[in-house]
Amino acid sequence: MNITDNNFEYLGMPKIVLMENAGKSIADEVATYLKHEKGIKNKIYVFCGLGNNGGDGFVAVRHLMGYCDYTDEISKSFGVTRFPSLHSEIIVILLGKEMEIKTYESKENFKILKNISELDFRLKIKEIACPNEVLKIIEEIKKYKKDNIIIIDAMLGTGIKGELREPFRTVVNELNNLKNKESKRSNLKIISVDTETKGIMADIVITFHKYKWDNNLNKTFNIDDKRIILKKIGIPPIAEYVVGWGDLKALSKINPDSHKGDNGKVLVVGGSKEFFGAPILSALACSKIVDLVTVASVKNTMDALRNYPELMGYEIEGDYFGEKHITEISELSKKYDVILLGNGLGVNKNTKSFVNGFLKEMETLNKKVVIDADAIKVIDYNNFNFSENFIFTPHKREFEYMGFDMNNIKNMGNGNGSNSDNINNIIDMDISNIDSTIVLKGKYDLIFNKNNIKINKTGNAGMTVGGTGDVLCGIIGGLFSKNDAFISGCCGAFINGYTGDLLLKEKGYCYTAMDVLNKIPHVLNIFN
Ligand SMILES: NC(=O)C1=CN([C@@H]2O[C@H](COP(=O)(O)OP(=O)(O)OC[C@H]3O[C@@H](n4cnc5c(N)ncnc54)[C@H](O)[C@@H]3O)[C@@H](O)[C@H]2O)[C@H](O)CC1
Ligand SMILES: [K+]
Repeated sequence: MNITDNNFEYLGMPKIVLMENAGKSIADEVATYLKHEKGIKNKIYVFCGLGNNGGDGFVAVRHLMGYCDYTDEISKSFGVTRFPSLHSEIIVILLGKEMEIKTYESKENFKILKNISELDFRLKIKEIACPNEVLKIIEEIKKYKKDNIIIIDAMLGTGIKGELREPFRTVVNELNNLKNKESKRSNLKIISVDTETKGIMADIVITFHKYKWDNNLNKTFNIDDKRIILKKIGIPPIAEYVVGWGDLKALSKINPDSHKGDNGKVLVVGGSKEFFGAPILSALACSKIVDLVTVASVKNTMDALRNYPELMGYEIEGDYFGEKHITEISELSKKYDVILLGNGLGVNKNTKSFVNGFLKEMETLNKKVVIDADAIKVIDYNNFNFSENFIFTPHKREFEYMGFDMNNIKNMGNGNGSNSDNINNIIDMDISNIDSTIVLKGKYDLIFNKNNIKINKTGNAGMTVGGTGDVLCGIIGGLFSKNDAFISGCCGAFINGYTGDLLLKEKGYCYTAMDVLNKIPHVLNIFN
Protein backbone atom coordinates (compact mmCIF):
# COMPACT_ATOMS: atom_id res chain seq x y z
CA MET A 1 0.00 0.00 0.00
CA ASN A 2 2.59 2.55 1.02
CA ILE A 3 4.68 1.69 -2.00
CA THR A 4 1.82 2.72 -4.29
CA ASP A 5 1.03 5.82 -2.27
CA ASN A 6 4.63 6.93 -2.36
CA ASN A 7 5.03 6.09 -6.04
CA PHE A 8 1.94 8.10 -6.78
CA GLU A 9 3.66 11.01 -5.05
CA TYR A 10 6.68 10.23 -7.27
CA LEU A 11 4.34 10.71 -10.25
CA GLY A 12 3.51 14.14 -8.87
CA MET A 13 0.32 13.59 -6.81
CA PRO A 14 0.67 14.79 -3.21
CA LYS A 15 -0.60 12.38 -0.56
CA ILE A 16 -2.71 15.11 1.03
CA VAL A 17 -4.83 15.24 -2.13
CA LEU A 18 -5.32 11.48 -1.99
CA MET A 19 -6.36 11.85 1.64
CA GLU A 20 -8.81 14.60 0.65
CA ASN A 21 -10.38 12.36 -1.99
CA ALA A 22 -10.50 9.45 0.46
CA GLY A 23 -12.08 11.47 3.27
CA LYS A 24 -14.63 13.08 0.95
CA SER A 25 -15.65 9.67 -0.38
CA ILE A 26 -16.27 8.55 3.22
CA ALA A 27 -18.41 11.62 3.97
CA ASP A 28 -20.43 11.28 0.75
CA GLU A 29 -21.29 7.70 1.73
CA VAL A 30 -21.90 8.35 5.46
CA ALA A 31 -24.18 11.29 4.58
CA THR A 32 -26.62 8.81 3.07
CA TYR A 33 -27.10 7.30 6.54
CA LEU A 34 -27.95 10.64 8.21
CA LYS A 35 -31.56 10.98 9.31
CA HIS A 36 -33.35 14.27 8.67
CA GLU A 37 -36.45 13.74 10.76
CA LYS A 38 -37.84 16.07 13.39
CA GLY A 39 -36.76 15.15 16.87
CA ILE A 40 -34.05 12.79 15.63
CA LYS A 41 -30.44 13.78 16.21
CA ASN A 42 -27.51 12.38 14.32
CA LYS A 43 -24.55 11.67 16.54
CA ILE A 44 -21.44 10.75 14.63
CA TYR A 45 -18.55 9.35 16.67
CA VAL A 46 -15.31 9.27 14.71
CA PHE A 47 -12.56 7.19 16.36
CA CYS A 48 -9.27 8.31 14.78
CA GLY A 49 -5.82 6.74 14.90
CA LEU A 50 -2.49 8.51 14.61
CA GLY A 51 -1.68 7.42 11.04
CA ASN A 52 -3.27 8.27 7.69
CA ASN A 53 -6.32 6.14 8.42
CA GLY A 54 -7.03 8.68 11.14
CA GLY A 55 -6.20 11.40 8.62
CA ASP A 56 -8.92 10.11 6.32
CA GLY A 57 -11.24 10.37 9.31
CA PHE A 58 -10.34 14.02 9.90
CA VAL A 59 -11.09 14.86 6.27
CA ALA A 60 -14.38 12.91 6.40
CA VAL A 61 -15.44 14.94 9.46
CA ARG A 62 -14.83 18.23 7.68
CA HIS A 63 -16.92 17.16 4.69
CA LEU A 64 -19.63 15.75 6.97
CA MET A 65 -19.96 19.15 8.63
CA GLY A 66 -21.15 20.38 5.26
CA TYR A 67 -23.84 17.72 5.15
CA CYS A 68 -25.05 18.55 8.65
CA ASP A 69 -25.47 22.24 7.99
CA TYR A 70 -29.02 22.78 6.78
CA THR A 71 -31.43 25.51 7.67
CA ASP A 72 -34.22 24.56 10.03
CA GLU A 73 -36.71 26.24 12.31
CA ILE A 74 -34.07 26.82 14.97
CA SER A 75 -31.91 28.67 12.49
CA LYS A 76 -34.89 30.75 11.35
CA SER A 77 -35.76 31.59 14.96
CA PHE A 78 -32.29 33.09 15.27
CA GLY A 79 -33.25 35.24 12.35
CA VAL A 80 -30.36 33.96 10.27
CA THR A 81 -30.80 31.66 7.33
CA ARG A 82 -27.62 29.61 7.66
CA PHE A 83 -26.88 28.56 11.20
CA PRO A 84 -25.32 25.21 11.93
CA SER A 85 -28.17 22.87 12.69
CA LEU A 86 -28.47 21.39 16.14
CA HIS A 87 -29.68 18.20 14.56
CA SER A 88 -26.26 16.69 14.12
CA GLU A 89 -23.22 16.48 16.27
CA ILE A 90 -19.82 15.09 15.43
CA ILE A 91 -17.47 13.86 18.15
CA VAL A 92 -13.89 13.16 17.07
CA ILE A 93 -12.04 10.85 19.44
CA LEU A 94 -8.31 10.93 18.81
CA LEU A 95 -6.70 7.79 20.24
CA GLY A 96 -3.60 9.57 21.43
CA LYS A 97 -2.27 13.11 21.61
CA GLU A 98 -2.19 15.60 18.75
CA MET A 99 1.62 15.73 18.85
CA GLU A 100 1.73 11.97 18.27
CA ILE A 101 -0.01 12.24 14.90
CA LYS A 102 2.47 10.72 12.49
CA THR A 103 2.23 12.35 9.11
CA TYR A 104 2.15 15.85 7.64
CA GLU A 105 -1.11 15.24 5.80
CA SER A 106 -2.84 13.98 8.96
CA LYS A 107 -1.48 16.78 11.13
CA GLU A 108 -2.67 19.44 8.71
CA ASN A 109 -6.17 18.01 8.58
CA PHE A 110 -6.36 17.75 12.35
CA LYS A 111 -5.36 21.40 12.67
CA ILE A 112 -8.26 22.42 10.41
CA LEU A 113 -10.71 20.48 12.60
CA LYS A 114 -9.40 22.20 15.71
CA ASN A 115 -9.97 25.59 14.08
CA ILE A 116 -13.55 24.62 13.17
CA SER A 117 -14.37 23.16 16.59
CA GLU A 118 -13.41 26.44 18.28
CA LEU A 119 -16.23 28.13 16.37
CA ASP A 120 -18.80 25.44 15.74
CA PHE A 121 -20.17 23.71 18.81
CA ARG A 122 -21.46 20.80 16.71
CA LEU A 123 -17.92 19.52 16.41
CA LYS A 124 -16.27 18.20 19.57
CA ILE A 125 -12.72 16.87 19.71
CA LYS A 126 -11.45 14.61 22.51
CA GLU A 127 -7.92 13.29 22.85
CA ILE A 128 -7.89 10.08 24.84
CA ALA A 129 -4.96 7.92 25.79
CA CYS A 130 -6.12 5.52 28.47
CA PRO A 131 -8.78 2.84 28.08
CA ASN A 132 -11.12 3.94 30.89
CA GLU A 133 -11.83 7.23 29.12
CA VAL A 134 -13.24 5.06 26.31
CA LEU A 135 -15.72 3.46 28.70
CA LYS A 136 -17.21 6.88 29.52
CA ILE A 137 -17.77 7.57 25.82
CA ILE A 138 -19.42 4.17 25.31
CA GLU A 139 -21.72 4.84 28.31
CA GLU A 140 -22.62 8.17 26.71
CA ILE A 141 -23.47 6.49 23.39
CA LYS A 142 -25.68 3.93 25.19
CA LYS A 143 -27.84 6.76 26.59
CA TYR A 144 -28.94 7.99 23.16
CA LYS A 145 -31.64 5.39 22.51
CA LYS A 146 -33.61 7.42 19.99
CA ASP A 147 -30.77 9.17 18.19
CA ASN A 148 -29.19 8.00 14.99
CA ILE A 149 -25.72 6.82 15.99
CA ILE A 150 -22.99 6.48 13.39
CA ILE A 151 -19.60 5.21 14.56
CA ILE A 152 -16.74 5.71 12.13
CA ASP A 153 -13.66 3.50 12.61
CA ALA A 154 -10.75 5.57 11.31
CA MET A 155 -8.39 3.96 13.81
CA LEU A 156 -6.14 1.67 11.80
CA GLY A 157 -5.91 0.85 8.14
CA THR A 158 -3.22 -0.83 6.04
CA GLY A 159 -0.45 0.30 8.38
CA ILE A 160 -1.38 -1.94 11.30
CA LYS A 161 1.39 -4.14 12.67
CA GLY A 162 0.95 -6.94 15.18
CA GLU A 163 -1.68 -7.19 17.93
CA LEU A 164 -3.80 -4.16 18.83
CA ARG A 165 -2.21 -1.86 21.40
CA GLU A 166 -4.18 0.18 23.96
CA PRO A 167 -6.40 2.12 23.83
CA PHE A 168 -7.31 0.65 20.43
CA ARG A 169 -7.95 -2.77 21.90
CA THR A 170 -10.45 -1.45 24.47
CA VAL A 171 -12.21 0.68 21.87
CA VAL A 172 -12.67 -2.31 19.56
CA ASN A 173 -13.90 -4.56 22.39
CA GLU A 174 -16.29 -1.96 23.78
CA LEU A 175 -17.69 -1.06 20.34
CA ASN A 176 -18.24 -4.75 19.58
CA ASN A 177 -20.00 -5.21 22.95
CA LEU A 178 -22.14 -2.17 22.22
CA LYS A 179 -22.98 -3.58 18.81
CA ASN A 180 -23.91 -6.95 20.29
CA LYS A 181 -26.04 -5.44 23.08
CA GLU A 182 -27.80 -3.04 20.74
CA SER A 183 -27.92 -5.42 17.78
CA LYS A 184 -31.65 -4.77 17.38
CA ARG A 185 -31.13 -1.06 16.97
CA SER A 186 -31.27 -0.11 13.31
CA ASN A 187 -30.07 3.35 14.19
CA LEU A 188 -26.54 2.34 15.20
CA LYS A 189 -23.99 1.65 12.48
CA ILE A 190 -20.25 1.00 12.60
CA ILE A 191 -18.51 2.12 9.41
CA SER A 192 -14.82 1.31 8.88
CA VAL A 193 -12.44 3.46 6.82
CA ASP A 194 -10.40 1.52 4.23
CA THR A 195 -10.04 -1.59 6.40
CA GLU A 196 -11.64 -2.80 9.61
CA THR A 197 -9.40 -2.13 12.57
CA LYS A 198 -8.35 -5.62 13.64
CA GLY A 199 -11.32 -7.39 15.22
CA ILE A 200 -13.97 -4.70 14.88
CA MET A 201 -17.38 -5.85 13.62
CA ALA A 202 -18.22 -3.18 11.05
CA ASP A 203 -21.57 -3.01 9.27
CA ILE A 204 -19.93 -1.30 6.32
CA VAL A 205 -16.33 -0.90 5.13
CA ILE A 206 -15.63 1.94 2.72
CA THR A 207 -12.34 0.96 1.09
CA PHE A 208 -10.18 2.86 -1.39
CA HIS A 209 -8.90 2.15 -4.83
CA LYS A 210 -9.08 -1.66 -4.80
CA TYR A 211 -10.32 -4.59 -2.73
CA LYS A 212 -6.94 -5.98 -1.86
CA TRP A 213 -3.26 -5.15 -1.91
CA ASP A 214 -0.98 -7.99 -2.93
CA ASN A 215 1.88 -6.65 -0.87
CA ASN A 216 -0.16 -5.79 2.19
CA LEU A 217 -2.08 -8.56 3.90
CA ASN A 218 -4.01 -6.05 6.02
CA LYS A 219 -6.29 -5.51 3.06
CA THR A 220 -7.66 -8.59 1.38
CA PHE A 221 -11.42 -8.19 0.94
CA ASN A 222 -13.21 -10.42 -1.53
CA ILE A 223 -15.47 -8.95 -4.13
CA ASP A 224 -18.64 -10.65 -2.89
CA ASP A 225 -18.40 -9.26 0.66
CA LYS A 226 -21.58 -7.14 0.60
CA ARG A 227 -20.35 -4.87 3.39
CA ILE A 228 -17.53 -3.49 1.25
CA ILE A 229 -18.07 -0.25 -0.64
CA LEU A 230 -15.22 0.50 -3.04
CA LYS A 231 -14.33 4.13 -3.70
CA LYS A 232 -11.90 5.30 -6.36
CA ILE A 233 -9.81 8.20 -5.08
CA GLY A 234 -7.86 9.26 -8.14
CA ILE A 235 -5.04 6.70 -8.22
CA PRO A 236 -4.46 5.70 -11.85
CA PRO A 237 -3.58 2.01 -12.38
CA ILE A 238 -0.05 2.87 -13.57
CA ALA A 239 0.78 4.04 -10.01
CA GLU A 240 0.97 0.37 -9.05
CA TYR A 241 3.19 -0.47 -11.99
CA VAL A 242 5.74 2.29 -11.90
CA VAL A 243 9.00 1.95 -9.95
CA GLY A 244 9.45 5.00 -7.75
CA TRP A 245 10.83 6.12 -4.43
CA GLY A 246 8.05 4.11 -2.78
CA ASP A 247 9.94 0.97 -3.75
CA LEU A 248 13.22 2.36 -2.45
CA LYS A 249 11.61 3.28 0.87
CA ALA A 250 10.49 -0.36 1.17
CA LEU A 251 14.07 -1.66 0.86
CA SER A 252 15.53 -3.16 4.04
CA LYS A 253 17.58 -0.49 5.76
CA ILE A 254 21.33 -0.80 6.34
CA ASN A 255 21.65 -1.58 10.04
CA PRO A 256 23.74 1.30 11.47
CA ASP A 257 25.42 -0.72 14.24
CA SER A 258 26.19 -3.72 12.08
CA HIS A 259 29.51 -5.53 11.91
CA LYS A 260 31.67 -6.12 8.84
CA GLY A 261 29.87 -8.55 6.58
CA ASP A 262 26.43 -8.10 8.17
CA ASN A 263 25.38 -5.84 5.34
CA GLY A 264 25.97 -8.35 2.60
CA LYS A 265 28.72 -10.44 1.06
CA VAL A 266 28.82 -10.81 -2.72
CA LEU A 267 30.93 -12.99 -4.99
CA VAL A 268 31.45 -11.77 -8.56
CA VAL A 269 32.13 -14.67 -10.96
CA GLY A 270 33.19 -13.25 -14.30
CA GLY A 271 35.97 -12.02 -16.48
CA SER A 272 38.22 -13.76 -18.99
CA LYS A 273 41.51 -13.24 -20.76
CA GLU A 274 40.02 -10.53 -23.03
CA PHE A 275 37.26 -9.05 -20.85
CA PHE A 276 38.85 -8.55 -17.43
CA GLY A 277 37.32 -5.11 -16.68
CA ALA A 278 33.60 -6.01 -16.63
CA PRO A 279 33.55 -7.95 -13.34
CA ILE A 280 35.48 -5.15 -11.66
CA LEU A 281 32.82 -2.60 -12.63
CA SER A 282 30.06 -4.82 -11.19
CA ALA A 283 32.13 -5.44 -8.08
CA LEU A 284 32.81 -1.73 -7.53
CA ALA A 285 29.11 -0.89 -7.95
CA CYS A 286 28.22 -3.64 -5.53
CA SER A 287 30.78 -2.46 -2.99
CA LYS A 288 28.87 0.84 -2.68
CA ILE A 289 26.01 -1.17 -1.18
CA VAL A 290 27.44 -4.21 0.64
CA ASP A 291 30.38 -4.81 2.95
CA LEU A 292 32.39 -7.49 1.24
CA VAL A 293 32.85 -8.07 -2.47
CA THR A 294 35.18 -10.71 -3.88
CA VAL A 295 35.95 -11.14 -7.57
CA ALA A 296 36.65 -14.69 -8.70
CA SER A 297 38.35 -14.45 -12.06
CA VAL A 298 41.37 -15.10 -14.27
CA LYS A 299 44.86 -13.70 -13.78
CA ASN A 300 44.31 -10.62 -16.01
CA THR A 301 41.44 -9.53 -13.82
CA MET A 302 43.47 -10.11 -10.67
CA ASP A 303 46.21 -7.86 -12.05
CA ALA A 304 43.68 -5.11 -12.75
CA LEU A 305 42.10 -5.68 -9.33
CA ARG A 306 45.24 -4.54 -7.57
CA ASN A 307 44.15 -0.93 -8.21
CA TYR A 308 41.03 -1.43 -6.10
CA PRO A 309 41.94 -2.22 -2.49
CA GLU A 310 38.24 -2.26 -1.54
CA LEU A 311 37.80 -5.44 -3.58
CA MET A 312 39.06 -8.93 -2.70
CA GLY A 313 40.28 -11.36 -5.37
CA TYR A 314 40.18 -15.12 -5.92
CA GLU A 315 42.27 -16.29 -8.87
CA ILE A 316 41.25 -19.26 -10.99
CA GLU A 317 43.71 -21.13 -13.13
CA GLY A 318 43.43 -20.65 -16.96
CA ASP A 319 42.03 -17.94 -19.27
CA TYR A 320 38.35 -18.89 -19.06
CA PHE A 321 35.95 -20.47 -16.58
CA GLY A 322 35.27 -24.08 -17.49
CA GLU A 323 33.84 -27.35 -16.21
CA LYS A 324 36.84 -27.88 -13.94
CA HIS A 325 35.92 -24.75 -11.93
CA ILE A 326 32.33 -25.74 -11.10
CA THR A 327 33.04 -27.53 -7.81
CA GLU A 328 35.70 -25.05 -6.69
CA ILE A 329 33.54 -21.96 -7.26
CA SER A 330 30.39 -23.64 -5.90
CA GLU A 331 32.31 -24.37 -2.70
CA LEU A 332 33.55 -20.77 -2.58
CA SER A 333 30.04 -19.39 -3.16
CA LYS A 334 28.79 -20.92 0.12
CA LYS A 335 30.40 -18.03 2.01
CA TYR A 336 28.42 -15.38 0.11
CA ASP A 337 24.84 -14.10 0.11
CA VAL A 338 24.70 -13.34 -3.61
CA ILE A 339 26.62 -14.40 -6.70
CA LEU A 340 26.98 -12.11 -9.75
CA LEU A 341 27.53 -14.30 -12.77
CA GLY A 342 28.45 -13.39 -16.30
CA ASN A 343 30.20 -10.06 -16.69
CA GLY A 344 33.04 -10.52 -19.16
CA LEU A 345 32.82 -14.30 -18.89
CA GLY A 346 33.24 -14.84 -22.63
CA VAL A 347 31.06 -17.09 -24.79
CA ASN A 348 32.66 -20.43 -25.65
CA LYS A 349 32.10 -24.09 -24.92
CA ASN A 350 34.12 -23.89 -21.68
CA THR A 351 32.10 -21.03 -20.25
CA LYS A 352 28.90 -22.72 -21.49
CA SER A 353 29.58 -25.90 -19.52
CA PHE A 354 30.73 -23.88 -16.50
CA VAL A 355 27.59 -21.68 -16.39
CA ASN A 356 25.11 -24.54 -16.83
CA GLY A 357 26.86 -26.77 -14.30
CA PHE A 358 27.42 -23.95 -11.82
CA LEU A 359 23.78 -22.76 -11.95
CA LYS A 360 22.59 -26.31 -11.21
CA GLU A 361 24.80 -26.21 -8.09
CA MET A 362 23.51 -22.75 -7.17
CA GLU A 363 19.93 -23.97 -7.45
CA THR A 364 20.74 -26.91 -5.19
CA LEU A 365 22.34 -24.55 -2.68
CA ASN A 366 19.36 -22.16 -2.94
CA LYS A 367 21.84 -19.40 -3.70
CA LYS A 368 20.77 -15.96 -4.93
CA VAL A 369 22.33 -15.33 -8.33
CA VAL A 370 22.24 -12.30 -10.66
CA ILE A 371 22.73 -13.62 -14.19
CA ASP A 372 23.98 -11.07 -16.69
CA ALA A 373 25.54 -10.65 -20.14
CA ASP A 374 27.56 -13.66 -21.38
CA ALA A 375 26.03 -16.01 -18.81
CA ILE A 376 22.59 -15.29 -20.27
CA LYS A 377 23.88 -16.25 -23.71
CA VAL A 378 25.29 -19.67 -22.79
CA ILE A 379 22.49 -21.17 -20.67
CA ASP A 380 20.77 -24.23 -22.13
CA TYR A 381 17.18 -23.04 -21.68
CA ASN A 382 15.67 -26.30 -22.83
CA ASN A 383 16.93 -27.89 -19.69
CA PHE A 384 16.68 -25.02 -17.20
CA ASN A 385 14.53 -24.03 -14.23
CA PHE A 386 13.85 -20.30 -13.77
CA SER A 387 14.39 -20.36 -10.01
CA GLU A 388 12.95 -17.57 -7.82
CA ASN A 389 16.49 -17.00 -6.50
CA PHE A 390 17.72 -15.93 -9.93
CA ILE A 391 17.58 -12.39 -11.35
CA PHE A 392 18.28 -11.95 -15.07
CA THR A 393 19.34 -8.59 -16.48
CA PRO A 394 19.03 -8.98 -20.27
CA HIS A 395 18.91 -6.32 -22.91
CA LYS A 396 16.54 -6.98 -25.83
CA ARG A 397 18.88 -9.31 -27.76
CA GLU A 398 19.80 -11.33 -24.67
CA PHE A 399 16.08 -11.50 -23.85
CA GLU A 400 15.56 -13.29 -27.15
CA TYR A 401 18.48 -15.62 -26.39
CA MET A 402 16.36 -16.62 -23.40
CA GLY A 403 13.67 -17.79 -25.77
CA PHE A 404 11.38 -14.77 -25.42
CA ASP A 405 10.05 -12.75 -28.30
CA MET A 406 10.19 -8.95 -28.06
CA ASN A 407 6.99 -8.72 -30.13
CA ASN A 408 5.16 -10.17 -27.14
CA ILE A 409 6.15 -7.21 -25.02
CA LYS A 410 3.76 -4.26 -25.22
CA ASN A 411 6.11 -1.78 -23.67
CA MET A 412 3.93 0.42 -21.44
CA GLY A 413 6.52 3.15 -21.73
CA ASN A 414 5.87 4.25 -25.28
CA GLY A 415 2.16 4.15 -24.92
CA ASN A 416 1.38 1.39 -27.37
CA GLY A 417 0.66 -1.04 -24.57
CA SER A 418 -2.07 -1.51 -22.02
CA ASN A 419 -1.70 -0.49 -18.40
CA SER A 420 -4.06 -3.12 -17.11
CA ASP A 421 -3.23 -4.96 -13.96
CA ASN A 422 -2.91 -8.28 -15.69
CA ILE A 423 0.62 -9.32 -16.61
CA ASN A 424 -0.60 -11.19 -19.67
CA ASN A 425 -2.05 -8.03 -21.16
CA ILE A 426 1.37 -6.46 -21.04
CA ILE A 427 3.46 -9.53 -21.72
CA ASP A 428 1.26 -11.68 -23.86
CA MET A 429 3.11 -14.94 -23.54
CA ASP A 430 3.01 -17.72 -20.99
CA ILE A 431 5.39 -16.84 -18.15
CA SER A 432 3.73 -19.07 -15.54
CA ASN A 433 7.01 -20.99 -15.16
CA ILE A 434 9.11 -17.87 -14.63
CA ASP A 435 9.79 -17.73 -10.91
CA SER A 436 12.97 -15.78 -11.66
CA THR A 437 12.86 -11.99 -11.83
CA ILE A 438 13.73 -10.57 -15.24
CA VAL A 439 14.98 -7.01 -15.60
CA LEU A 440 14.48 -6.31 -19.31
CA LYS A 441 16.58 -3.22 -19.97
CA GLY A 442 15.35 -0.63 -22.45
CA LYS A 443 14.10 2.96 -22.78
CA TYR A 444 11.68 1.83 -20.09
CA ASP A 445 12.95 -1.13 -18.10
CA LEU A 446 10.37 -3.86 -17.57
CA ILE A 447 10.86 -5.82 -14.35
CA PHE A 448 8.71 -8.93 -14.00
CA ASN A 449 8.23 -12.50 -12.86
CA LYS A 450 5.14 -14.67 -12.97
CA ASN A 451 3.43 -12.71 -10.18
CA ASN A 452 4.66 -9.15 -10.50
CA ILE A 453 5.41 -6.55 -13.11
CA LYS A 454 6.70 -2.98 -12.90
CA ILE A 455 8.09 -0.40 -15.29
CA ASN A 456 11.06 1.84 -14.57
CA LYS A 457 11.24 5.14 -16.38
CA THR A 458 14.51 6.53 -15.00
CA GLY A 459 17.56 6.62 -17.29
CA ASN A 460 18.39 8.17 -20.64
CA ALA A 461 20.23 7.54 -23.89
CA GLY A 462 23.54 8.24 -22.15
CA MET A 463 23.13 4.91 -20.38
CA THR A 464 24.06 3.06 -23.54
CA VAL A 465 27.73 3.80 -22.81
CA GLY A 466 29.70 0.58 -22.18
CA GLY A 467 29.76 -0.77 -18.66
CA THR A 468 26.46 0.60 -17.34
CA GLY A 469 25.01 -2.93 -17.63
CA ASP A 470 27.80 -4.18 -15.36
CA VAL A 471 27.08 -1.36 -12.92
CA LEU A 472 23.35 -2.21 -12.94
CA CYS A 473 24.18 -5.85 -12.22
CA GLY A 474 26.36 -4.78 -9.28
CA ILE A 475 23.65 -2.54 -7.80
CA ILE A 476 21.00 -5.26 -8.11
CA GLY A 477 23.37 -7.83 -6.59
CA GLY A 478 24.09 -5.54 -3.67
CA LEU A 479 20.39 -4.94 -2.94
CA PHE A 480 19.61 -8.65 -3.44
CA SER A 481 21.81 -9.53 -0.44
CA LYS A 482 19.19 -8.08 1.91
CA ASN A 483 16.00 -7.93 -0.17
CA ASP A 484 13.93 -10.22 -2.32
CA ALA A 485 14.50 -10.54 -6.04
CA PHE A 486 11.65 -8.44 -7.42
CA ILE A 487 12.22 -5.32 -5.32
CA SER A 488 16.00 -5.64 -5.87
CA GLY A 489 15.46 -5.71 -9.65
CA CYS A 490 13.07 -2.75 -9.51
CA CYS A 491 15.21 -0.59 -7.24
CA GLY A 492 18.45 -1.50 -9.03
CA ALA A 493 16.98 -0.33 -12.34
CA PHE A 494 15.62 2.84 -10.68
CA ILE A 495 18.92 3.75 -8.96
CA ASN A 496 21.02 3.05 -12.07
CA GLY A 497 18.79 5.16 -14.30
CA TYR A 498 18.26 7.94 -11.74
CA THR A 499 22.05 8.24 -11.40
CA GLY A 500 22.28 8.58 -15.17
CA ASP A 501 19.59 11.29 -15.11
CA LEU A 502 21.55 13.31 -12.55
CA LEU A 503 24.71 12.93 -14.65
CA LEU A 504 22.86 14.00 -17.79
CA LYS A 505 21.98 17.28 -16.06
CA GLU A 506 25.58 17.74 -14.86
CA LYS A 507 27.58 16.54 -17.86
CA GLY A 508 25.30 16.05 -20.83
CA TYR A 509 25.44 12.64 -22.53
CA CYS A 510 29.20 12.10 -22.24
CA TYR A 511 29.29 10.53 -18.80
CA THR A 512 30.89 7.12 -18.26
CA ALA A 513 30.01 3.97 -16.34
CA MET A 514 32.57 5.03 -13.72
CA ASP A 515 30.68 8.34 -13.28
CA VAL A 516 27.48 6.33 -12.69
CA LEU A 517 29.25 4.05 -10.26
CA ASN A 518 30.68 6.91 -8.24
CA LYS A 519 27.29 8.62 -8.03
CA ILE A 520 25.50 5.62 -6.50
CA PRO A 521 26.09 6.57 -2.84
CA HIS A 522 24.69 10.04 -3.53
CA VAL A 523 21.49 8.59 -5.00
CA LEU A 524 21.15 6.00 -2.21
CA ASN A 525 21.45 8.85 0.27
CA ILE A 526 18.69 10.86 -1.38
CA PHE A 527 16.20 8.04 -0.87
CA ASN A 528 17.52 6.49 2.30
N1 LIG B 1 -3.79 5.10 -1.48
C1 LIG B 1 -4.81 4.99 -0.65
O1 LIG B 1 -5.65 4.12 -0.71
C2 LIG B 1 -4.83 5.96 0.49
C3 LIG B 1 -4.92 5.49 1.79
N2 LIG B 1 -4.85 6.33 2.83
C4 LIG B 1 -5.08 5.88 4.18
O2 LIG B 1 -3.82 5.59 4.72
C5 LIG B 1 -3.97 4.39 5.50
C6 LIG B 1 -2.62 3.81 5.79
O3 LIG B 1 -2.01 4.81 6.59
P1 LIG B 1 -0.72 4.47 7.49
O4 LIG B 1 -0.34 5.73 8.19
O5 LIG B 1 0.29 3.78 6.64
O6 LIG B 1 -1.20 3.38 8.52
P2 LIG B 1 -2.43 3.36 9.51
O7 LIG B 1 -3.03 4.69 9.67
O8 LIG B 1 -3.27 2.22 9.10
O9 LIG B 1 -1.71 2.92 10.90
C7 LIG B 1 -0.46 3.42 11.23
C8 LIG B 1 -0.55 4.01 12.63
O10 LIG B 1 -1.09 3.05 13.53
C9 LIG B 1 -0.11 2.69 14.51
N3 LIG B 1 -0.20 1.25 14.69
C10 LIG B 1 0.30 0.30 13.86
N4 LIG B 1 0.01 -0.94 14.34
C11 LIG B 1 -0.68 -0.75 15.49
C12 LIG B 1 -1.24 -1.63 16.47
N5 LIG B 1 -1.15 -2.96 16.31
N6 LIG B 1 -1.89 -1.09 17.53
C13 LIG B 1 -1.97 0.26 17.68
N7 LIG B 1 -1.46 1.17 16.82
C14 LIG B 1 -0.83 0.64 15.73
C15 LIG B 1 1.19 3.14 13.92
O11 LIG B 1 2.07 3.49 14.98
C16 LIG B 1 0.79 4.37 13.15
O12 LIG B 1 0.63 5.45 14.03
C17 LIG B 1 -4.88 3.57 4.64
O13 LIG B 1 -5.46 2.50 5.35
C18 LIG B 1 -5.90 4.61 4.22
O14 LIG B 1 -6.89 4.76 5.21
C19 LIG B 1 -4.51 7.72 2.56
O15 LIG B 1 -4.85 8.58 3.56
C20 LIG B 1 -5.24 8.17 1.33
C21 LIG B 1 -4.75 7.38 0.17
K1 LIG C 1 -10.15 1.55 9.84
